[in-house]
Amino acid sequence: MWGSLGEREERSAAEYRSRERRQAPMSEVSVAPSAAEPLLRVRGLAKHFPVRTGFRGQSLVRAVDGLDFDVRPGETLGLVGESGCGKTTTGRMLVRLLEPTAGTIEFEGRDITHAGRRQLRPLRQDLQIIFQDPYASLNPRHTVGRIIAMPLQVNGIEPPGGVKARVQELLEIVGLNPEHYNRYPHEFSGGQRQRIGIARALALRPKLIVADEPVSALDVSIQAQVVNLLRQLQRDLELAFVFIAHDLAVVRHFCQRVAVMYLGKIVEIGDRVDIYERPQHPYTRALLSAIPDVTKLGPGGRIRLTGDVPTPLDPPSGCRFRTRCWKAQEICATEEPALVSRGGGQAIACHFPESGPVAGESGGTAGVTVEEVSK
Ligand SMILES: Nc1ncnc2c1ncn2[C@@H]1O[C@H](COP(=O)(O)OP(=O)(O)OP(=O)(O)O)[C@@H](O)[C@H]1O
Repeated sequence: MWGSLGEREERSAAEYRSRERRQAPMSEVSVAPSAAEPLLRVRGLAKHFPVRTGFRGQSLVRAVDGLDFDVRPGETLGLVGESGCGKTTTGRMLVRLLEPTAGTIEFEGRDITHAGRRQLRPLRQDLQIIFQDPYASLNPRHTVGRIIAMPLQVNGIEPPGGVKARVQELLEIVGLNPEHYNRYPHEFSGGQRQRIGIARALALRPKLIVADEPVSALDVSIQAQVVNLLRQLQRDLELAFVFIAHDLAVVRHFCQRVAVMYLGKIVEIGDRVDIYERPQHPYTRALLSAIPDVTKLGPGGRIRLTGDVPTPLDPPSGCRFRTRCWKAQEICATEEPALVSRGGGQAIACHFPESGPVAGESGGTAGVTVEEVSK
């Protein structure tokens, strides 16, 4: 299912990359930061939305509540978690479509947290976003040529061979027929429309793309094709990605590092292998056990989390996951665990970390069912 791209796409992407290098004027070629230096550095990032409650009352939705993470050049970081945990809000802050309430965002060492419109202009070239819904994110009245050319025109960029040639080249890179330049979005399938969105994101040769659930609106068979395309582009163009998804199976195929979010916080972040094979946080373990084909969880069972995620208007004290955690005890309500370094990443210093089998364990307080499953 996750096979390689078609020959034409592979060739196109490789040609694009070499052409990009030849064509880029010297002034546009920025010095790549050293491998040790993050492209993106996020510290204490928070977004609290004020909302009306009751009669003249106001409260804060703590959608994102203090995130720390880095993304290195060419790296893919997956941001996963259940619906409502703050993934989209995070992604929109990273590309500055939303103003953060607190914290800092640095891109290549520059603080862009509160960058104004003028400062954002060059940044828009380096930082792009692909939206979840290919149906809603393309203007139905514009041809694909115009849609893909838009970022070039808005930024006043005249590619060496002209805009049309550039757009056709981008269409080819994403595996679409360059002859379809004058067609409208409704003439394309869902997967093809997402390819158009990807071509638009690539138009300015970004260094980092925030992909917000880029395949979740697509049929499963098409999802694989689009993820393979992104993977190929990531390798060939050395792009960094923040890949937002609730589907851990997709993230496993695409991301080198993974951050697991719960109620506006990261509970565990680390290399893919650590997260998928040696999860330490009970929530990570529960999410992983929901993947139907997971085979490398070690001993244990399937964990079915029940009950709703608590409201971000009034998150639980201490560990936010405690109201659904089968291991929770008194200390979890009073002491918030911190993220601590672990191998290539960080895990939350859970008071009762995952270390062995969970099947058959009893105790805990919350709405969780631990089922034995045969391996
Ligand atoms: N403009 C807003 N005003 C008030 N609350 C908001 C606003 N935008 C998002 N929220 C709330 O912030 C929380 C996080 O939302 P967000 O969309 O970031 O989550 P998510 O993890 O991306 O979810 P999904 O996977 O469903 O898109 C949710 O409780 C949501 O209702």
